[in-house]
Amino acid sequence: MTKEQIKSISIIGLGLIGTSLARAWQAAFEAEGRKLFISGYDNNFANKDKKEILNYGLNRFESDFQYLCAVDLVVLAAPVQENIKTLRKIKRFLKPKTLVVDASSTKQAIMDVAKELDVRFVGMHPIAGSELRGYQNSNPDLFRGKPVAICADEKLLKQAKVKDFQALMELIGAEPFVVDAASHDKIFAKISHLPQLLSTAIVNYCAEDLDKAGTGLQDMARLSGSAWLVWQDIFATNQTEIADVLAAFSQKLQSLSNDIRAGNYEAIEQEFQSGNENYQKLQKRTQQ
Ligand SMILES: O=C(O)C(=O)C[C@]1(C(=O)O)C=C[C@@H](O)C=C1
Repeated sequence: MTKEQIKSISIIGLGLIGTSLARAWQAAFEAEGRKLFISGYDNNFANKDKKEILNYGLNRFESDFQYLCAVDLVVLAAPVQENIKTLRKIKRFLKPKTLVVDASSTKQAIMDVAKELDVRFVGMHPIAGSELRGYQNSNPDLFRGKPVAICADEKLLKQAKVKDFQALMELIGAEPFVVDAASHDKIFAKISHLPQLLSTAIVNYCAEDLDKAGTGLQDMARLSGSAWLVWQDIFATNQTEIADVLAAFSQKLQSLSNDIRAGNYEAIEQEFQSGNENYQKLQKRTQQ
Protein backbone atom coordinates (compact mmCIF):
# COMPACT_ATOMS: atom_id res chain seq x y z
CA MET A 1 0.00 0.00 0.00
CA THR A 2 1.28 3.43 -0.92
CA LYS A 3 -0.96 5.63 1.19
CA GLU A 4 1.73 8.17 1.98
CA GLN A 5 1.63 9.52 -1.56
CA ILE A 6 -1.33 11.76 -0.76
CA LYS A 7 -1.20 13.95 2.34
CA SER A 8 -2.75 17.14 1.07
CA ILE A 9 -5.90 17.45 -1.00
CA SER A 10 -7.70 20.40 -2.48
CA ILE A 11 -11.37 20.17 -3.38
CA ILE A 12 -12.80 22.64 -5.89
CA GLY A 13 -16.60 22.72 -5.59
CA LEU A 14 -17.84 22.39 -2.03
CA GLY A 15 -21.35 21.02 -2.53
CA LEU A 16 -22.78 17.72 -1.37
CA ILE A 17 -20.17 15.50 -3.08
CA GLY A 18 -17.03 17.59 -2.44
CA THR A 19 -17.86 18.13 1.20
CA SER A 20 -18.91 14.52 1.77
CA LEU A 21 -15.52 13.44 0.39
CA ALA A 22 -13.71 15.88 2.70
CA ARG A 23 -15.62 14.69 5.77
CA ALA A 24 -15.23 11.01 4.89
CA TRP A 25 -11.46 11.29 4.32
CA GLN A 26 -10.91 13.32 7.48
CA ALA A 27 -12.89 10.81 9.57
CA ALA A 28 -11.02 7.83 8.06
CA PHE A 29 -7.60 9.44 8.59
CA GLU A 30 -8.46 10.44 12.14
CA ALA A 31 -9.57 6.88 12.91
CA GLU A 32 -6.14 5.67 11.76
CA GLY A 33 -4.31 8.42 13.66
CA ARG A 34 -2.99 9.91 10.41
CA LYS A 35 -2.92 13.54 9.37
CA LEU A 36 -4.52 14.89 6.22
CA PHE A 37 -4.74 18.51 5.09
CA ILE A 38 -7.77 19.45 3.01
CA SER A 39 -8.23 22.87 1.47
CA GLY A 40 -11.11 23.93 -0.71
CA TYR A 41 -12.46 26.52 -3.09
CA ASP A 42 -15.96 27.40 -4.21
CA ASN A 43 -16.73 30.50 -6.23
CA ASN A 44 -20.37 30.53 -5.06
CA PHE A 45 -19.53 30.91 -1.38
CA ALA A 46 -20.61 33.92 0.72
CA ASN A 47 -18.41 34.95 3.68
CA LYS A 48 -20.55 32.98 6.12
CA ASP A 49 -20.11 29.78 4.04
CA LYS A 50 -16.32 30.29 4.00
CA LYS A 51 -16.32 30.19 7.82
CA GLU A 52 -18.98 27.52 8.19
CA ILE A 53 -17.24 25.07 5.82
CA LEU A 54 -14.39 24.74 8.34
CA ASN A 55 -16.84 22.66 10.43
CA TYR A 56 -17.30 20.30 7.48
CA GLY A 57 -13.94 18.60 7.07
CA LEU A 58 -12.01 21.51 5.56
CA ASN A 59 -8.77 22.80 7.11
CA ARG A 60 -8.71 25.93 5.00
CA PHE A 61 -10.86 27.82 2.52
CA GLU A 62 -8.82 29.31 -0.33
CA SER A 63 -9.73 32.37 -2.37
CA ASP A 64 -7.63 31.66 -5.47
CA PHE A 65 -5.71 28.84 -7.16
CA GLN A 66 -2.14 29.83 -6.16
CA TYR A 67 -2.07 27.18 -3.42
CA LEU A 68 -2.65 24.31 -5.84
CA CYS A 69 1.08 24.00 -6.54
CA ALA A 70 1.48 22.71 -2.96
CA VAL A 71 -1.10 19.90 -2.92
CA ASP A 72 -0.79 16.22 -3.88
CA LEU A 73 -4.33 15.75 -5.18
CA VAL A 74 -6.92 18.11 -6.67
CA VAL A 75 -10.57 17.00 -6.74
CA LEU A 76 -12.97 18.77 -9.11
CA ALA A 77 -16.41 18.38 -7.53
CA ALA A 78 -18.63 20.92 -9.30
CA PRO A 79 -21.05 20.16 -12.19
CA VAL A 80 -19.13 18.69 -15.14
CA GLN A 81 -19.02 21.73 -17.45
CA GLU A 82 -17.86 23.85 -14.51
CA ASN A 83 -15.17 21.22 -13.79
CA ILE A 84 -14.01 21.43 -17.41
CA LYS A 85 -13.71 25.24 -17.18
CA THR A 86 -11.86 24.92 -13.88
CA LEU A 87 -9.44 22.36 -15.33
CA ARG A 88 -8.48 24.85 -18.06
CA LYS A 89 -8.05 27.63 -15.46
CA ILE A 90 -5.95 25.66 -12.97
CA LYS A 91 -3.63 23.97 -15.48
CA ARG A 92 -0.91 26.66 -15.07
CA PHE A 93 -0.90 26.29 -11.26
CA LEU A 94 -0.38 22.52 -11.28
CA LYS A 95 2.95 20.75 -10.86
CA PRO A 96 3.48 17.83 -13.29
CA LYS A 97 3.31 15.39 -10.35
CA THR A 98 -0.05 16.72 -9.13
CA LEU A 99 -2.88 14.27 -9.68
CA VAL A 100 -6.25 15.73 -10.68
CA VAL A 101 -9.49 13.75 -10.41
CA ASP A 102 -13.09 14.78 -10.97
CA ALA A 103 -16.34 13.50 -9.50
CA SER A 104 -18.66 14.13 -12.44
CA SER A 105 -21.38 11.88 -13.82
CA THR A 106 -20.10 11.92 -17.42
CA LYS A 107 -16.54 11.06 -18.32
CA GLN A 108 -15.74 11.44 -22.04
CA ALA A 109 -15.94 15.24 -22.30
CA ILE A 110 -13.73 15.97 -19.29
CA MET A 111 -11.25 13.18 -20.14
CA ASP A 112 -10.83 14.66 -23.63
CA VAL A 113 -10.00 18.09 -22.17
CA ALA A 114 -7.58 16.59 -19.61
CA LYS A 115 -5.77 14.82 -22.48
CA GLU A 116 -5.65 17.99 -24.56
CA LEU A 117 -4.18 19.90 -21.59
CA ASP A 118 -1.78 17.07 -20.73
CA VAL A 119 -2.87 16.97 -17.09
CA ARG A 120 -2.19 13.90 -14.94
CA PHE A 121 -5.87 13.06 -14.68
CA VAL A 122 -8.11 10.25 -13.44
CA GLY A 123 -11.82 10.41 -14.18
CA MET A 124 -13.91 9.33 -11.23
CA HIS A 125 -17.65 8.90 -10.81
CA PRO A 126 -18.89 7.96 -7.35
CA ILE A 127 -22.28 6.32 -7.88
CA ALA A 128 -23.65 8.08 -4.86
CA GLY A 129 -25.68 11.20 -4.46
CA SER A 130 -28.84 12.70 -3.12
CA GLU A 131 -31.66 14.88 -4.35
CA LEU A 132 -30.54 17.24 -1.56
CA ARG A 133 -27.75 19.73 -2.25
CA GLY A 134 -25.09 21.77 -0.56
CA TYR A 135 -22.44 21.17 2.08
CA GLN A 136 -25.12 21.32 4.80
CA ASN A 137 -26.49 18.00 3.49
CA SER A 138 -23.08 16.33 3.17
CA ASN A 139 -22.63 12.89 4.69
CA PRO A 140 -19.31 11.20 5.50
CA ASP A 141 -20.94 7.78 4.89
CA LEU A 142 -22.27 8.72 1.45
CA PHE A 143 -19.74 6.52 -0.38
CA ARG A 144 -19.89 3.48 1.90
CA GLY A 145 -20.76 0.35 -0.10
CA LYS A 146 -21.16 2.42 -3.29
CA PRO A 147 -19.45 1.67 -6.61
CA VAL A 148 -17.06 4.29 -7.96
CA ALA A 149 -16.11 4.32 -11.64
CA ILE A 150 -12.45 5.00 -12.39
CA CYS A 151 -11.36 6.03 -15.91
CA ALA A 152 -7.66 6.18 -16.73
CA ASP A 153 -5.30 4.51 -19.16
CA GLU A 154 -3.44 1.40 -18.00
CA LYS A 155 -0.09 3.15 -17.64
CA LEU A 156 -1.56 5.70 -15.26
CA LEU A 157 -3.39 3.03 -13.26
CA LYS A 158 -0.03 1.45 -12.43
CA GLN A 159 1.37 4.64 -10.90
CA ALA A 160 1.77 4.67 -7.12
CA LYS A 161 -0.14 7.90 -6.70
CA VAL A 162 -3.12 6.65 -8.71
CA LYS A 163 -3.16 3.42 -6.71
CA ASP A 164 -3.02 5.56 -3.61
CA PHE A 165 -6.03 7.54 -4.80
CA GLN A 166 -8.01 4.32 -5.33
CA ALA A 167 -6.97 3.26 -1.82
CA LEU A 168 -8.33 6.59 -0.53
CA MET A 169 -11.71 5.78 -2.06
CA GLU A 170 -11.63 2.27 -0.58
CA LEU A 171 -10.73 3.77 2.80
CA ILE A 172 -14.11 5.54 2.85
CA GLY A 173 -15.99 2.37 1.89
CA ALA A 174 -16.34 2.93 -1.87
CA GLU A 175 -15.84 0.09 -4.35
CA PRO A 176 -13.76 1.25 -7.35
CA PHE A 177 -14.14 -0.39 -10.77
CA VAL A 178 -12.20 0.54 -13.90
CA VAL A 179 -14.09 1.40 -17.10
CA ASP A 180 -13.28 3.37 -20.26
CA ALA A 181 -14.98 6.74 -20.68
CA ALA A 182 -17.10 5.84 -23.71
CA SER A 183 -18.49 2.67 -22.10
CA HIS A 184 -19.08 4.59 -18.88
CA ASP A 185 -21.18 7.25 -20.59
CA LYS A 186 -23.19 4.63 -22.49
CA ILE A 187 -23.92 2.58 -19.37
CA PHE A 188 -24.79 5.55 -17.18
CA ALA A 189 -27.11 7.05 -19.80
CA LYS A 190 -29.18 3.93 -19.11
CA ILE A 191 -28.79 3.27 -15.39
CA SER A 192 -28.59 6.85 -14.08
CA HIS A 193 -29.55 9.52 -16.62
CA LEU A 194 -32.68 7.66 -17.78
CA PRO A 195 -34.06 7.14 -14.22
CA GLN A 196 -33.51 10.84 -13.48
CA LEU A 197 -35.49 11.90 -16.57
CA LEU A 198 -38.25 9.34 -15.93
CA SER A 199 -38.63 10.53 -12.35
CA THR A 200 -38.91 14.14 -13.48
CA ALA A 201 -41.30 13.24 -16.30
CA ILE A 202 -43.59 11.07 -14.15
CA VAL A 203 -44.06 13.65 -11.40
CA ASN A 204 -44.89 16.27 -14.04
CA TYR A 205 -47.18 13.88 -15.94
CA CYS A 206 -49.11 13.26 -12.72
CA ALA A 207 -49.00 16.88 -11.51
CA GLU A 208 -52.76 17.48 -11.47
CA ASP A 209 -53.47 14.57 -9.12
CA LEU A 210 -50.46 14.63 -6.79
CA ASP A 211 -52.71 15.41 -3.80
CA LYS A 212 -54.15 11.90 -4.06
CA ALA A 213 -50.85 10.05 -4.61
CA GLY A 214 -49.42 7.40 -2.30
CA THR A 215 -45.96 6.04 -1.63
CA GLY A 216 -45.79 4.30 -5.03
CA LEU A 217 -45.51 7.57 -6.89
CA GLN A 218 -43.43 9.04 -4.06
CA ASP A 219 -40.82 6.29 -4.52
CA MET A 220 -40.64 6.97 -8.25
CA ALA A 221 -40.50 10.73 -7.74
CA ARG A 222 -37.55 11.22 -5.36
CA LEU A 223 -35.10 12.12 -8.11
CA SER A 224 -37.41 14.84 -9.42
CA GLY A 225 -36.00 16.92 -6.54
CA SER A 226 -32.50 16.87 -8.14
CA ALA A 227 -30.71 20.09 -9.10
CA TRP A 228 -31.01 21.34 -12.70
CA LEU A 229 -27.60 22.98 -12.29
CA VAL A 230 -25.98 19.54 -12.05
CA TRP A 231 -28.17 17.79 -14.60
CA GLN A 232 -28.00 20.40 -17.38
CA ASP A 233 -24.26 19.70 -17.54
CA ILE A 234 -24.82 15.93 -17.61
CA PHE A 235 -27.29 16.20 -20.51
CA ALA A 236 -25.02 18.58 -22.42
CA THR A 237 -22.06 16.19 -22.17
CA ASN A 238 -23.91 12.94 -22.96
CA GLN A 239 -26.53 14.05 -25.49
CA THR A 240 -26.41 11.22 -28.03
CA GLU A 241 -26.28 8.36 -25.54
CA ILE A 242 -29.18 9.77 -23.50
CA ALA A 243 -31.31 10.49 -26.57
CA ASP A 244 -30.68 6.93 -27.85
CA VAL A 245 -31.61 5.39 -24.50
CA LEU A 246 -34.81 7.46 -24.31
CA ALA A 247 -35.78 6.38 -27.82
CA ALA A 248 -35.13 2.70 -26.99
CA PHE A 249 -37.06 3.01 -23.72
CA SER A 250 -40.04 4.65 -25.40
CA GLN A 251 -40.25 1.56 -27.63
CA LYS A 252 -40.41 -0.53 -24.48
CA LEU A 253 -43.27 1.67 -23.20
CA GLN A 254 -45.03 1.37 -26.56
CA SER A 255 -44.79 -2.41 -26.43
CA LEU A 256 -46.20 -2.45 -22.87
CA SER A 257 -49.04 -0.21 -24.04
CA ASN A 258 -49.75 -2.59 -26.96
CA ASP A 259 -49.74 -5.63 -24.64
CA ILE A 260 -52.13 -4.00 -22.17
CA ARG A 261 -54.50 -2.87 -24.92
CA ALA A 262 -54.49 -6.35 -26.47
CA GLY A 263 -54.92 -8.07 -23.08
CA ASN A 264 -51.66 -9.92 -23.68
CA TYR A 265 -51.20 -10.75 -20.00
CA GLU A 266 -48.66 -13.51 -20.59
CA ALA A 267 -46.15 -11.00 -21.91
CA ILE A 268 -46.84 -8.66 -19.02
CA GLU A 269 -46.55 -11.48 -16.49
CA GLN A 270 -43.18 -12.36 -18.01
CA GLU A 271 -42.14 -8.72 -17.61
CA PHE A 272 -43.26 -8.82 -13.94
CA GLN A 273 -41.31 -12.02 -13.27
CA SER A 274 -38.13 -10.53 -14.70
CA GLY A 275 -38.87 -7.33 -12.78
CA ASN A 276 -39.18 -9.22 -9.47
CA GLU A 277 -35.89 -11.02 -10.09
CA ASN A 278 -34.04 -7.91 -11.19
CA TYR A 279 -35.37 -5.98 -8.21
CA GLN A 280 -33.95 -8.64 -5.86
CA LYS A 281 -30.58 -8.33 -7.58
CA LEU A 282 -30.65 -4.54 -7.29
CA GLN A 283 -31.66 -4.73 -3.62
CA LYS A 284 -28.76 -7.06 -2.88
CA ARG A 285 -26.40 -4.68 -4.65
CA THR A 286 -27.63 -1.49 -2.97
CA GLN A 287 -28.06 -2.92 0.54
CA GLN A 288 -24.66 -4.59 0.80
O1 LIG B 1 -29.76 8.98 -5.47
C1 LIG B 1 -29.48 10.11 -5.89
O2 LIG B 1 -30.06 11.11 -5.52
C2 LIG B 1 -28.41 10.22 -6.91
O3 LIG B 1 -27.77 11.24 -7.04
C3 LIG B 1 -28.18 9.03 -7.70
C4 LIG B 1 -27.16 8.98 -8.80
C5 LIG B 1 -27.46 7.63 -9.47
O4 LIG B 1 -27.87 7.62 -10.62
O5 LIG B 1 -27.27 6.62 -8.80
C6 LIG B 1 -27.32 10.09 -9.74
C7 LIG B 1 -26.28 10.74 -10.31
C8 LIG B 1 -24.93 10.71 -9.74
O6 LIG B 1 -23.96 10.79 -10.73
C9 LIG B 1 -24.74 9.57 -8.86
C10 LIG B 1 -25.79 8.96 -8.27
